[in-house]
Amino acid sequence: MIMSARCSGEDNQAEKCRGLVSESFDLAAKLAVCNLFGPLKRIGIWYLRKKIADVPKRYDELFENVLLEHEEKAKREGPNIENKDLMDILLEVYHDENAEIRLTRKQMKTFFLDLFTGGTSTTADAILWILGELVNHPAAYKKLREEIDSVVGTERLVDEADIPNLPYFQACVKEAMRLHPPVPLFDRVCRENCKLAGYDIPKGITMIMNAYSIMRDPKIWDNPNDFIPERFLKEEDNAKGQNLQIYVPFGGGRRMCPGTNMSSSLINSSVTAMVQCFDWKVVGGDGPDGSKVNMETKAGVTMSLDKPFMSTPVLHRDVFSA
Ligand code: HEM
Repeated sequence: MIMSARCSGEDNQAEKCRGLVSESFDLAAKLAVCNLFGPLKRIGIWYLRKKIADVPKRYDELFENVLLEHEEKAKREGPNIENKDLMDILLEVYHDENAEIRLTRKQMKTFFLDLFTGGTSTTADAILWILGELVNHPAAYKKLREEIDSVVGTERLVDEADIPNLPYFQACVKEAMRLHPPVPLFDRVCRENCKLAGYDIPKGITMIMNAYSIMRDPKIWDNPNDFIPERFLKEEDNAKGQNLQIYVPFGGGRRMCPGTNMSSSLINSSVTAMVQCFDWKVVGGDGPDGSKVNMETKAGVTMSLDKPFMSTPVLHRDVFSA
């Protein structure tokens, strides 16, 4: 997606990157557990030292290869490369001696590392959770399809400009993200001694925010464990959905997820197209006839479905060739 498909080794690079992303999440989870043991965390870090050194080195090699492939392509094709991707554009700035801001190779690699670790599995997980909830709630699925048909018609796919006119769709996305935040925990280091909910928190302490619990707190949400998109159509709950103290799938404050808009536009285009065009026949799922998506969560630092979401898409409407 980001470094488009024109590099020769693209599939291989993407596969390597996916593997590395999941290894680094695994490592991050282990390091987070080590942190719980205070000064004894050093033992855990010592135990993980090989991985701690190895993962960044492998990322560096991977991105160096991708950079080299893009540089070779730029040499071959000259300044007028067709369909430039983000990496091509950054490389132009990198090689431009007159550029206002000079980029280093390390900065470019770090930027892509952020995009990959922050932006790939999170968005994919969100799409699966949203579609899973919709498939498991056929009445919501039907209502959403009717909304799309009435606003967009049956001749074209939904585009970004339609989203403000699809309140039920927005409510479904919000509700699924409330129940299944792909990043359920995030942290902050306290810069000063402070008091929080009656507890004294010393400076330097790492605080973990539990977005999952906050967004299922029965003191805040009625029937907190149920998928009820309609709640976000009510003024009171819709206001809760804009309140960054209680609705936090993307975190909040100055370290809030910078990829919110990008992931929303991916979620919007993919989920609406999947609902507009297909019915989903779940294979080997839950329930007496195996037709429900199993919504159990896999353990890890990000929140993914534990069991694969296996289903056959059955064409409902061929909007693509309309
Ligand atoms: C559904 C998809 C996504 C979810 C649920 C999500 C969620 C989050 C959360 C909860 C945080 C921590 C925020 C905080 O500490 O307050 C975060 C940080 C971050 N996200 Fe996302 N994210 C998503 C997609 C993306 C995308 C598409 C990108 C980039 C293309 C991205 C890049 C980042 C980065 C770089 C950070 C660290 C920001 C910082 O520390 O200043 N995320 N994300």
